[in-house]
Amino acid sequence: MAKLTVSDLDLKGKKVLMRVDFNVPIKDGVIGNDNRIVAALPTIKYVSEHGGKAILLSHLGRIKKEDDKPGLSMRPVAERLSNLLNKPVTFVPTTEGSQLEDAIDGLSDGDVLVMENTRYEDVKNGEYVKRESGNDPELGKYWASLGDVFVNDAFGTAHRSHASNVGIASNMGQTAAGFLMEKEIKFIGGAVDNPEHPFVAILGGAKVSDKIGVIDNLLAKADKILIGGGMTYTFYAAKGMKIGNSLVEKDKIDLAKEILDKAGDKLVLPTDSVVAEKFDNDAAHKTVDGDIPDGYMALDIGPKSVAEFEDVLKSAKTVVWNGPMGVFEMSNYAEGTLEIGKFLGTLTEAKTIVGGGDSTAAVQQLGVADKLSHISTGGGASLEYLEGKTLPGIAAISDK
Ligand SMILES: Nc1ncnc2c1ncn2[C@@H]1O[C@H](COP(=O)(O)OP(=O)(O)OP(=O)(O)O)[C@@H](O)[C@H]1O
Ligand SMILES: O=C(O)[C@H](O)COP(=O)(O)O
Ligand SMILES: [Mg+2]
Repeated sequence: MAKLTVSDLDLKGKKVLMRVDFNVPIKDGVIGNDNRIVAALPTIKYVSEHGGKAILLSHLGRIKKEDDKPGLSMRPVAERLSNLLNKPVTFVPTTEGSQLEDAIDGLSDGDVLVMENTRYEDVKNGEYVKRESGNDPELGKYWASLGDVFVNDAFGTAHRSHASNVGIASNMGQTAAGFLMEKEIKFIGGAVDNPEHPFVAILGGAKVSDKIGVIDNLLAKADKILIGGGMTYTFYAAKGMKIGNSLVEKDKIDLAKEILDKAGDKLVLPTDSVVAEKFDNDAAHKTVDGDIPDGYMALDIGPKSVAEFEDVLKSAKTVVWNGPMGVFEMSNYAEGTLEIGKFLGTLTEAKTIVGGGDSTAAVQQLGVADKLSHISTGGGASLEYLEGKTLPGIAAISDK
């Protein structure tokens, strides 16, 4: 059934709560890639041009202790948004209370406000209370009380059932999708509901425990699953190989074993890796086959693996990629990601979809983004969509 969208709403003079996914790569207050902000502009502009007062909520990174907060403030994001919109954006450095409420009361029609990172609510007085990430009912109710209507444009967060998406929606009469949400559902749905085969999924990155479970479900849908990046070494450990100091999720090793047994040759692991003595671009590094030597950590897939992956990809008709093949932020470990990205760009007969905050940053930074069919703002979200799961953020949007 069709979903209610922002264009179905009467916005004039309304306080429009908008959940966006501004979870962009950020380091020392500097935004690495603003694709997710740019992608939300059409809905923000639409709300503003139609006389709505846009009140934007987003998370940024993950906050588990007080110390995580300063580096994950929304302030630089609000500044970037202001530059992109070419108009002032009010930033409120808090997520609740009179400062926020007064700022909202002071908005004029067409104004845009960004509040502080919704995950600041996950840590209160030094305690990890997960009010946002645990969908605390009081928090969703409170945020809902700040607006008249709710627009959810955060496709990237649609796989989370958090206070700022599902919580607000359950306290609002109606929730509408934004244009980005609508576009993503159309594109990803079109490619993966009935994918053209061979269908190859590429899975890398660092969120091993989050995403390893996805593989199990993907086995039923994809013809091949290529594993790279930090995802690799939990599988190496499951095979009894040496992993040195590489990224590993110890409590997922058993699951990795089960997946390996079930997958047979559907799952393809890298056969060589670029290994370094430290997590540092300038550390001594080399390429090794198989086992990761003691004292080294694997930070990229090696050239043999790239060639083997390309051999699988060359006949693919649908490719979905989430998670970089290595620590592409450091030039010495960017090659695997670059080569795979470049190769996908040559597959003109295939639908090639890249999803994820860092994956998108990688293909854009490496200059291959415009050769791909679709760059999705969803990482985990696009994967779960791909698995055929109902995404709670989408389910909470009203039908037309
Ligand atoms: N071998 C590795 N060891 C450690 N980190 C790695 C390795 N390979 C890739 N990474 C890191 O993985 C990170 C990206 O993973 P992540 O799972 O967040 O992907 P994503 O595309 O951002 O998806 P999402 O949107 O779900 O976050 C990058 O910062 C990259 O440096
Ligand atoms: O980057 C993402 O996948 C989304 O913004 C969700 O972030 P999370 O994995 O920290 O919940
Ligand atoms: Mg990421």
